[in-house]
Parts: sequence; structure tokens; C-alpha cells
Amino acid sequence: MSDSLVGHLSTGIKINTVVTGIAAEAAEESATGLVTKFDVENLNFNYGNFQALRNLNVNIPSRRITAIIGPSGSGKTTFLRLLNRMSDMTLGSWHTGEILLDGIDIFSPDLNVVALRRRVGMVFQKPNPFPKTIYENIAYGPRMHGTHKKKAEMDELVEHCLKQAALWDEVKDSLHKSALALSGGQQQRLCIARAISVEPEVILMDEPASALDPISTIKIEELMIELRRKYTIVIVTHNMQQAARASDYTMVFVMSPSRAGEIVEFGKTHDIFTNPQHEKTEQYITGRFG
Ligand SMILES: Nc1ncnc2c1ncn2[C@@H]1O[C@H](COP(=O)(O)OP(=O)(O)OP(=O)(O)O)[C@@H](O)[C@H]1O
Repeated sequence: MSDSLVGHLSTGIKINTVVTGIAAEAAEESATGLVTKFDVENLNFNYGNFQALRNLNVNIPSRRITAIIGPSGSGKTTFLRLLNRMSDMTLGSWHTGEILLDGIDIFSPDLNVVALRRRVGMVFQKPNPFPKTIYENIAYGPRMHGTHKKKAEMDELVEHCLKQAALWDEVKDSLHKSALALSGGQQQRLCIARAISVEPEVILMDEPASALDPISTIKIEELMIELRRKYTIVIVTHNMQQAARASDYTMVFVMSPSRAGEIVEFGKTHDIFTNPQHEKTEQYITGRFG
């Protein structure tokens, strides 16, 4: 955990990012010990006639944080939304290829999409608590799914989720006050607590800290690192420092000449930031495009 190094690329450019913490820890782990959560095979995705993603092939490891980085418009959010079929909501969109979750095709006609989204939760860029109390924000999902029926069980679950989201101490005396009265950073941690309340296996995060101040951002990153042994986390971020600090693996998207998003490189975050294999990765992380 204490490993700390600054990357120098083959060109001699110094990457202005310190690769520490979990990225350094992941660099030590052997790829053979990893279990795959998602297998993405020959995935293409279109919004009508526009091809937004082309020929994606990647395995996302279980119980690790995978960061998705890349220039604006390269398809990062589109890809993230495919992982729990939020993409179904866009009329006129279609895909070819497969995404397997624990070996099961998520696009199978037999698959229950509500059950999929329970397994694969999502936290959005802008905190979006329900206009209800803090307690009700957490209790809503479990109640919908019919779990934790007794009040004592629900109380315990609410406390557990808020503790996991590192929010309990700040809100334990105001559980029945409106969630909208919380700060932006607290609201985002509440949204993470809400996502956890239905016991997902995966949490997708779309720039979860981009609307937050630096202290709240660090709290969200610490929280992700805390949660990663239990959940598979996939996060889209524009923040290179954040990807380097708070992810184990990094996936780099770029845009082809026709503007379709492609994965140019995927690997351990430590390797991507210190020894990128592709010129476009190097250009992107050193700020020369995107
Ligand atoms: N609902 C939609 N209908 C049509 N085109 C869309 C839709 N959503 C996204 N696109 C297009 O798909 C491409 C990829 O968009 P996407 O939002 O996935 O990129 P991104 O890498 O997440 O971008 P950013 O970093 O700016 O958030 C872009 O060209 C975008 O204009």
C-alpha cells in the first residue's frame, strides 16, 4: 500500500500523477487469481444510424474498481449504461455482441431486467436522492423488493447502509429529516447507501464526484476503496488523478475516425499510468488530447 511512484513514459514525459494505494497494490496481484464479473464480447452499440461503440472485447474483474477514462464523446457513459441495460431506455438504440454477467447473457429475452438492476446498481453524476427522508431513501428499495419487513430489521439495515457509506455519524440524529437538506457530498454518499441497500453485486458510478468539492471527492474515493472488497465497482471519470488514486484497473476509450468509441487499452491502473502500451493512452493521460 505504501508503494508510491511517479510515471515516466518512454518519451520521457513525466506523468503528473502519483500512482499509489490500491493501484500499487493491484499491480502486485496476479491476473490468474482474478474472477471475471463481466465478459464483454464483440460488443457494438448504435443510437439509430450512429455507431457509438465498436467491437468492444474486455473482461471486468470481480471485486475490484475499474475506471473508465477517455475523451468526451468516446462512449464511456454509453458503455456503463449497457452494463445494467439502462440503455434499453433510449429509443432507437440497438446492439450486437454479448455482455455476460457471471457467465449469463444480460440481453437474453428470459432475463428479468428488474433483477439485473438489483444486482447491478448505479450512482449518477448528479446526486439524486428521492424527495423523502434520509431513512426513506434507504428503506425504499428493500421495501419494494419485500425484504426487511419488520421495523427493527429495516432500522438495522438503514444504519448498516449509512455506516457502509460513511454517513451514519453525520446523519444519525436526523434520519427523519429531508434528504434534500443534506450537502451535495452527503447526498451522493446517501445515493451510494441507497444503492447498497438492495445488496447489489456491482455498483456503476458515472462521474460520481464531478459535482462535488475536493473534500467530498476524497470521501467518495475513500468510500469506493472501502467497498471494493465486497462489490465490483465500475466508475467513469474525467479525473486522471482519481483514476490513478482510486482504481485497480483502467479501461481507456478513444474515438475512431467515424466517432465510434473503442477500447484502446485495458490493464492494471499502475501499468496504464506508468507504462502505457498505446500511443493514444499516453497522449490522453498526459493531456495532449481529449
Ligand atoms: N441518447 C443519445 N442519442 C444519440 N446519440 C447519443 C445519445 N447519447 C449519447 N450519444 C452520442 O454517443 C456518443 C458517446 O456518448 P457518451 O455520452 O457515451 O460519451 P462519453 O465518453 O461518456 O462522453 P462525456 O465524457 O462527454 O460524458 C456521443 O457522440 C454522443 O453524442
